[in-house]
Amino acid sequence: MDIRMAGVTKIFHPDIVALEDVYLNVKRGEFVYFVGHTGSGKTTLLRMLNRELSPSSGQIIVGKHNLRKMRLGQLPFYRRQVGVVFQDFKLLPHLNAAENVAFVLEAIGMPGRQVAERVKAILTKLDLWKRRFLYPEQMSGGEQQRLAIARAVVNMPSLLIADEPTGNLDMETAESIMDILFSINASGTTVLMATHNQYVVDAFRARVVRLSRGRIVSDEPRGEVELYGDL
Ligand SMILES: Nc1ncnc2c1ncn2[C@@H]1O[C@H](COP(=O)(O)OP(=O)(O)OP(=O)(O)O)[C@@H](O)[C@H]1O
Repeated sequence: MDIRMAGVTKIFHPDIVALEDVYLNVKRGEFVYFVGHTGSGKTTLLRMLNRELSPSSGQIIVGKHNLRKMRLGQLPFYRRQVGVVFQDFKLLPHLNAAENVAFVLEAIGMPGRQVAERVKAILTKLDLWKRRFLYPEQMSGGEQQRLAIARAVVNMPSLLIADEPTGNLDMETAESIMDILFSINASGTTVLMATHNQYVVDAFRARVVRLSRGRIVSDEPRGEVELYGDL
C-alpha cells in the first residue's frame, strides 16, 4: 500500500507537540527506517499509521484508506492489512507459540485446517516449528521476537510496522530478525521500522527518515547516516 502523509501534526494534551507538519510519501514495497533521538516522534508516527492514534491535523492516506475519515466499523478490515511488531513483543502469556499465531487467524474467522497450515508454514519459515508448544516465558528474547513477527505477518499484511524490533537483542539475533524483515519486504510487504540501532542501519541498507522534535529533518534514499553524529 502506498502511504501519503500531508501536513500531519499530533499534539498530546495539553500542549506536547509530538509531530509537526510532517509530509511523507512511501511507495508500496519500500523499506524505511525511522531514526532520531528519544522523543522525536517515531512511535507516534507509526501508531498513527496503525490508526491507534489520529492526527490533530493533516491527512494520512494508506492505500485507498483515508485514516482520518475511516469509520470505526472499517478499522478491523484495515488492521488486517497491517502487521505490527513492538519491542516488548506483546505476546499472550497463556498461549503457546503456535496458539499465539493461530489466534490472529481464528479472530478473522479462518477455518481450522487452513489456520493449522498457515501456522505451520510461518513457524517453519521463522525456524520456530520445533518450539511451537513452548509458552512465551520459556522462549529466549530472539525467539519471542521471531514469534511476534510470525504473528504480525501470518496474515500476509501489505504493511508491516516494527517499532524497535531489535531492541534488547544481541547483534547476532538482531541480524536474524533483520534478515526476516528484509525477506518479508522482498515478498512485497512495505516495512516501516523505528530504530536506534546504528549497526542495523549500516549493515542492512534502506531509506532512512530522520525525525527531530517531531519534524522530518532528513530523508536519505540509501541510508548512509550517522544516527546521532550531527546532533
Ligand atoms: N500518549 C501520550 N501522551 C502524551 N505525550 C505523549 C504520548 N505519547 C508520546 N508522547 C510524547 O510525544 C513525544 C514523541 O514521543 P514518541 O514516543 O513518538 O518518540 P520516539 O521518537 O518514539 O521516542 P523513543 O525513541 O524513546 O521511542 C514525546 O515528547 C512523548 O513524551
